[in-house]
Amino acid sequence: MQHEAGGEVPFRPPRRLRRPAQGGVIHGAPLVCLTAQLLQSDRALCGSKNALTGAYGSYQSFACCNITSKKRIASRIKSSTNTSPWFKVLVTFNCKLYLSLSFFNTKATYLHLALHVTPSSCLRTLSQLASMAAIKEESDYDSSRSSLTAPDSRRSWISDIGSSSSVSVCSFGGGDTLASSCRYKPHKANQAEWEAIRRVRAAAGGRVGLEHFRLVRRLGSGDLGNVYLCQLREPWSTGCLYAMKVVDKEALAFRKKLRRAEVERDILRTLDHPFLPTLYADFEASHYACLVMEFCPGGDLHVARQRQPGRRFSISSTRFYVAETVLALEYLHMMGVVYRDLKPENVLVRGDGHIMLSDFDLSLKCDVVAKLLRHSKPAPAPLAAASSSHVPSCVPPTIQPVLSCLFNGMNKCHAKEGRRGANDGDGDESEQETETEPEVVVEPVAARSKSFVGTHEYLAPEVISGQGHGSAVDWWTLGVFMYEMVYGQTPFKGESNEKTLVNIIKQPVSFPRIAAAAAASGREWDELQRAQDLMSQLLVKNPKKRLGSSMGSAEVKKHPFFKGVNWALVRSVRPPEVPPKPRPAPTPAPAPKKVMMMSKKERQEPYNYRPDEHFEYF
Ligand SMILES: Nc1ncnc2c1ncn2[C@@H]1O[C@H](COP(=O)(O)OP(=O)(O)OP(=O)(O)O)[C@@H](O)[C@H]1O
Repeated sequence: MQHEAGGEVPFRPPRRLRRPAQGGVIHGAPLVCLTAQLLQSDRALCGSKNALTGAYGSYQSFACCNITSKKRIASRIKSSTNTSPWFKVLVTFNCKLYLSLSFFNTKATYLHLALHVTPSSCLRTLSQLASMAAIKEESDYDSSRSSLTAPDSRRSWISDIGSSSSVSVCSFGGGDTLASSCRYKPHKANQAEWEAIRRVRAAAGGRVGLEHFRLVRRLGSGDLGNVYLCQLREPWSTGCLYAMKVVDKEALAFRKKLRRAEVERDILRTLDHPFLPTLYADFEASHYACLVMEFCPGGDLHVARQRQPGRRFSISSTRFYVAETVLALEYLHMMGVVYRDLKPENVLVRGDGHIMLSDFDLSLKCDVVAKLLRHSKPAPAPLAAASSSHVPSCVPPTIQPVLSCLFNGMNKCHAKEGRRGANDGDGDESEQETETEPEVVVEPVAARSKSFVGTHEYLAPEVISGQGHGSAVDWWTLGVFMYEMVYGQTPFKGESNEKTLVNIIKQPVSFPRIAAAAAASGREWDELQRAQDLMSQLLVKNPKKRLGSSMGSAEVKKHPFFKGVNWALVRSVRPPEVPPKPRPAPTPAPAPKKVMMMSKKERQEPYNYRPDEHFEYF
């Protein structure tokens, strides 16, 4: 019996995605043989019969085989079933191809079909379904689409990762990819952590894997997986601590979030910036994917804020953290990454007290093209005033995509120095400068995504309205972030998530009086005024009018709030707080090498997915 369209049918996932049954993987078999075998079998696996009878309203599982061409599979299935199944390759690993096949019945209800390419089959089921199915086009679907309904308001989430920008997608490949992905990190090249990894890699024939690490304790868990503090097993490397993010690919594939993990890994591989994570290695162990990153012993800024008087950061601390965040966002944008998940929880404090943005699974990777902007009229007053107030960065770029702002800064710097010789005062130079000098901007302003992604209180209006968003969302979230740092609360928080969203769309930004009065002491009062002005310009609802939306970070950096900030030297400034040095965990007595994985019994236990809880396999 089919369930009614629109009626809520409880979704009962397969208790655990199992690997193909004994003899299930048909090595080297051409698909035609495969389909023949499938057709001979009466037994449909994993609930596909149930799907047919309507017991499950929504169902998804995987087809698995060792044939790597999805087109070929599609055409074969088409010839067998006389229809075009709409399918999506979810992931390839262990030399197998995992597909998701989906059909719609006449009432437009999803009937995802479980298809394990094993001697057991569901192809007959597939044929029957196909006869009553309205086939949906592949392009309408994205495997990352999710039906989350009530996410925790402080938790990041995504409802649809579909985007018009080119999001890089590649499957998790097995084995260590250190050599290919993590070699060129000039900013961190001299770190002891790198050296230790290099030595281990050299000793292990170029490969780093889970067996080389000892997990010390769990640092935290998120939507995708757990993060562990770990050390290399070699006794000489005890001082080197790493954070290892471990995700269960099977569980993620089942939850349709594998792509998020892939995007995060791909982005991490490209990063090389003092305020962004260094990826030392990434590898797979069984069905786990592991990312070995820089460990931040200082916790996150959300926790750090709770320790501050009045649970708010002072203006000078806020300026420090916001300035470093601006530099990190600037770099990300130049690399074609829209971060989309800025919030204090994702800003970690490194051992030296400087920040590191973390958690890139909601980020958007897109193409970015340098633009040359020529100004025919002076910049708006506050910005013009600001541009005269500091010396721009003179640091040349160290990696390829970082083209513009820094070069631009260099030009300006030279130009300004030249003028300084003639006239030491700031005067009106900046206005002339904006008029005469072209600005090169590398900001992914053209990126467009319609994903509903982020954390409720941090969502930008254009994300909520679904009109498509680009890099301007990061400047909005910077405004919310700054507001929370200064006032200890976000600007649009309502009694419920829905109310929060309404407030974001409709309510103008206002600043609490009490906090303002508490901070009203001479210089801090002036600085608070400038902070409020910056926040107001970042929290402009129209993304086109928002500060940073057209000229990127260059606009933001010129704001008077940052007066006196030497952007090139921010990384050398003494941070407001430096966390105590973590003590390396004592090295345990040598034990037989054991890769931490689930026992056979654990693996065979039903997979019980509860969306509100973190999964823990370690
Ligand atoms: N490099 C690190 N150093 C120290 N702690 C870390 C590090 N990376 C992550 N953590 C801790 O692990 C927690 C989970 O990490 P992360 O946010 O990256 O996971 P996630 O699964 O992507 O989470 P989310 O649900 O936010 O997407 C963080 O809140 C943080 O406390």
